Amino acid sequence: MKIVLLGYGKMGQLIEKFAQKRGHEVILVVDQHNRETLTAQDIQDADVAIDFSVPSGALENISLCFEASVPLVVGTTGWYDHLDEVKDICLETDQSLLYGSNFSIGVNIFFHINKMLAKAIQPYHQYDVQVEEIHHVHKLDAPSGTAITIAEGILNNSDIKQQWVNELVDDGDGIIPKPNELLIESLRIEEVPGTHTVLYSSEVDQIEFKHIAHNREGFALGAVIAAEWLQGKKGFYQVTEMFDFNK
Ligand SMILES: NC(=O)C1=CN([C@@H]2O[C@H](COP(=O)(O)OP(=O)(O)OC[C@H]3O[C@@H](n4cnc5c(N)ncnc54)[C@H](OP(=O)(O)O)[C@@H]3O)[C@@H](O)[C@H]2O)C=CC1
Ligand SMILES: O=C(O)C1=N[C@H](C(=O)O)C[C@H](O)C1
Repeated sequence: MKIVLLGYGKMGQLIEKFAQKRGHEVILVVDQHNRETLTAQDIQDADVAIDFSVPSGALENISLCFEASVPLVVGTTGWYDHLDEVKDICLETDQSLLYGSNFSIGVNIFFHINKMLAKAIQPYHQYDVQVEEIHHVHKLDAPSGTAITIAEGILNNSDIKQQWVNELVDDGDGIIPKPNELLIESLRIEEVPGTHTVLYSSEVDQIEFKHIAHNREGFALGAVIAAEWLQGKKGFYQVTEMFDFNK
């Protein structure tokens, strides 16, 4: 595949390494310095674009790829308030987009088990639940996209929780969630690549379900595999659609 990398920071550079290892060619890398002058024509020869940029840039990058009719994998988080409108445009204009809050296999297994766990605990109202995410201090968005996906998995399988609320712990906003609110606590600590925990607690015990990323390699390899998976497909996909854990 000929690949355009939209975003060439921690993730973009690692994705380039995995793409080359798998025999692909990175034909253009884009960061803040060349983004302003980038046109649809500059990217139209690509088989796929992979966006790991910044929350504030994701929508314009998506529009550019749609304009150039280049299939797009979006790993950037922090733009999910616009998911529905992007999906509509993608389908109306016959484009290809796959997005995911987390491309690692481990986290996608975690997403699957998280839903099963929520379903199993649903009848036992003595358990309260909260989500905790820890990331590096450079992260621009909170809560993490992964924590939002985890929260949605719980909300869709809970009689009690109806929406998530977020507390950035260092801000000390001291949110006390209402019974129908699912708290996502966000911590920012040095260079942590990404840790997510779901905690169920009752008066008599606690269940903790945790994923710890040791580095970013799982995310980067997953993004390249997602780009390969998207080849020849039209439509709007989530990374979870690449996996079938029920087989
Ligand atoms: N889905 C997943 O599995 C994962 C998702 N992510 C997400 O990916 C994103 C990037 O993470 P990370 O690589 O760590 O971040 P970095 O800050 O290391 O890199 C961001 C890159 O984007 C560039 N950039 C800034 N604005 C634009 C723009 N408008 N268009 C294109 N590029 C731009 C920056 O350029 P410059 O250096 O010039 O400022 C930089 O090269 C985040 O949203 C993060 O949450 C991260 C890991 C896994
Ligand atoms: O910004 C990051 O670093 C990460 N972002 C993604 C997210 O918001 O969930 C995925 C991973 O946790 C690392």
